[in-house]
Amino acid sequence: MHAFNLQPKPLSLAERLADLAVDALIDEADLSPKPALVDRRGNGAHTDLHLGLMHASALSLWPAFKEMAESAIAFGEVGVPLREAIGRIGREGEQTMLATTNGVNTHRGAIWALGLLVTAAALDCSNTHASTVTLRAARLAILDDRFAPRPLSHGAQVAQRYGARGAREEAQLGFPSVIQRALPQLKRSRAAGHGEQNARLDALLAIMTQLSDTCVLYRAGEQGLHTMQLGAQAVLDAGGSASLAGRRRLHELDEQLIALNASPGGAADLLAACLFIDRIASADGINQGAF
Ligand SMILES: CC(C)(COP(=O)(O)OP(=O)(O)OC[C@H]1O[C@@H](n2cnc3c(N)ncnc32)[C@H](O)[C@@H]1O)[C@@H](O)C(=O)NCCC(=O)NCCS
Ligand SMILES: Nc1ncnc2c1ncn2[C@@H]1O[C@H](COP(=O)(O)OP(=O)(O)OP(=O)(O)O)[C@@H](O)[C@H]1O
Repeated sequence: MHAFNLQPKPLSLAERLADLAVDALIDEADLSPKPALVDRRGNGAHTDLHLGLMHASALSLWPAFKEMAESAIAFGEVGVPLREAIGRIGREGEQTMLATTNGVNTHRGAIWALGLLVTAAALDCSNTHASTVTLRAARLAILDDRFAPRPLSHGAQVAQRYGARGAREEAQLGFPSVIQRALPQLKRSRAAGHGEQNARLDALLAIMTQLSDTCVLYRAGEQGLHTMQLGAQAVLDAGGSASLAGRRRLHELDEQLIALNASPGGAADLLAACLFIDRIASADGINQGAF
């Protein structure tokens, strides 16, 4: 007699990386109170986004992340063929996202950042140190994709107007906001016993202190960007989101940014990237299935 095998089939490496990328997006969306962003409390500065949409969008991207990781394993090295493969998958993922959200941009920047990082991690899962994975992602990001359209995106418009560096340059430089700001702050706040949610908020604020967030520049110009950067620094200087003084500054910043319609969507994407990197770098998890 044959017994049914009720053991779940172990997930492939590509499936586990896709799970981690989606988890990072959901953790970012759920984190509260984030200044002017969609979170558990509400829609921040957005009229067309809400938490349910962010979750549905994150889940819809799972097949794209899995396919990017599978491409990395198939091609086996950084090069134009892999760059063009993930460019195509990323664009298809964007279409799936837009079909899921009825045309609203929920995760465009996140597909780019996490797509590159998932691909970079899958290329060599025996070495998933933060700086190694981000460097590999940067080597992919600087390669030209012949098939990428060059629309006059919001990012391209503010690059022309203010000379700002956007999502593309952040990746090409190896995600300095993640490596130099978010991860060190996440670790410092955890070590200080501030609790995981406050540590993640502090990591987001650390990104916001320096980033030229093209979402903010497009929506609120340089005044919006300065308000974001100085306000985020003020929260950290006051003791961070775990302190009463920092918490007050955080709520002030939330109100100021909403009044300016300045949503730091790029910083939010980079927080998701930070949470993904933190997971794969700390657990030795890709090989062990420890996450
Ligand atoms: C590079 C991308 C993000 C386009 O950037 P661009 O600035 O032109 O576009 P757009 O203004 O529409 O969106 C950029 C998004 O990035 C995020 N962002 C904004 N500022 C920043 C910043 N300084 N750093 C990082 N992310 C940022 C925001 O979420 C924003 O919505 C990307 O969509 C792209 O070119 N895709 C082509 C398809 C492709 O190659 N995909 C590869 C998948 S791995
Ligand atoms: N929690 C979040 N709340 C809001 N935006 C987020 C959040 N997480 C990530 N983002 C990012 O912010 C971007 C959305 O910002 P925005 O609405 O300004 O986009 P846009 O398409 O440039 O502008 P518009 O909505 O005016 O057309 C997305 O690319 C998304 O990746």
